[in-house]
Amino acid sequence: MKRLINEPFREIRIFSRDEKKQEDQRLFYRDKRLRYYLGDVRDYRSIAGATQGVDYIFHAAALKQVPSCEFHPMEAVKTNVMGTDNVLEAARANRVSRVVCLSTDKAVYPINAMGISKALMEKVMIAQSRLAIGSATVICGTRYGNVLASRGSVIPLFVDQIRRGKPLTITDPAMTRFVMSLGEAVDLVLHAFAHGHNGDLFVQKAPAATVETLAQAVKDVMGVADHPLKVIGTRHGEKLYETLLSREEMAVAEDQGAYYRVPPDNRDLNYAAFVETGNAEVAEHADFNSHNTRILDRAEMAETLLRLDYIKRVRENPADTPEGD
Ligand SMILES: O=c1ccn([C@@H]2O[C@H](COP(=O)(O)OP(=O)(O)O[C@H]3O[C@H](CO)[C@@H](O)[C@H](O)[C@H]3O)[C@@H](O)[C@H]2O)c(=O)[nH]1
Repeated sequence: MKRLINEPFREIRIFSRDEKKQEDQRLFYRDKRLRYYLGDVRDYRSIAGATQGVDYIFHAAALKQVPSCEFHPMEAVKTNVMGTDNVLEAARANRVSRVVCLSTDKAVYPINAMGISKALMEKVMIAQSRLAIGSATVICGTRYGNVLASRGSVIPLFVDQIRRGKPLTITDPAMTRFVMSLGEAVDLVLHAFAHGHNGDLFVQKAPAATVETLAQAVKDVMGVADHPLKVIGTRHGEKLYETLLSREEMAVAEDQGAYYRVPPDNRDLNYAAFVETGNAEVAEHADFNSHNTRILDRAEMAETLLRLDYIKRVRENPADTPEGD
């Protein structure tokens, strides 16, 4: 949000169903360019109204918690899949010029309802982008890894455990996750915004770390190197590692330096082309996952943490345990 405010937009509309969060933001930013729209992506009319006269959409509305989606998969379908279809229908109807949809590494080879619903969201995005070809609208997407110190994530939890004198709970010491800062996540979205064509998907070539390295690095930056760790085992719906691009996507990905761009498969609806023509190149590629990317060691992870605003705040104020960004 802070970064978007720094962009030269004439007006910024914030569309969400969370009245309280909107009020908090309004009081915090006090920026006249911000307009708050109460609505729900599940309701086409509300999103169609809010996107009238809009130039760009950053579509981040989602149910993103693994356990809640696991218990209520149809809620994930309604928000993540049907909600996205509504946003993109409205965008095309209102001739919005660019839309960036936010997805997650959990959508690749998904095993939980959240990831499965996001995978289907990506398919909706590609199908809608195909309809947008030749129109006023460009629809593209990004996939994120874990955003460090985001609200509800493991870093604020570790900080809280240290502050309470409790052991740090580690699921599986060897589990890896891609790591990116909030700033890098925004950069990725702005890169997609500036360079995306219809159906493109962008990912950052993010490094990764094991959960054990992450816990040790949090202890280091908090100055409690001897704090105990406790292994609790893998949680429901969790994978040992995450994948940002599948083997099939790597075979067609364009290397853009810090990013990969995956163009859409724009074969037409000619059935034969899907079943009779293969791609021999696929076999030559590996997927891009959090086990085979660059793995940060403890010192590198600590350096990365020290650059985060969240960690700076925590270190400056030992009495405070902020929620996360
Ligand atoms: O007490 C705990 C809690 C978590 N972990 C581990 O820490 C890592 C990160 O966990 P967490 O911060 O809860 O994130 P994820 O479960 O990986 O999911 C986050 O990252 C996704 C991107 O991969 C987003 O889509 C999700 O919304 C977001 O919750 C995982 O390996 C967990 O196993 C622990 O070791 N101990």
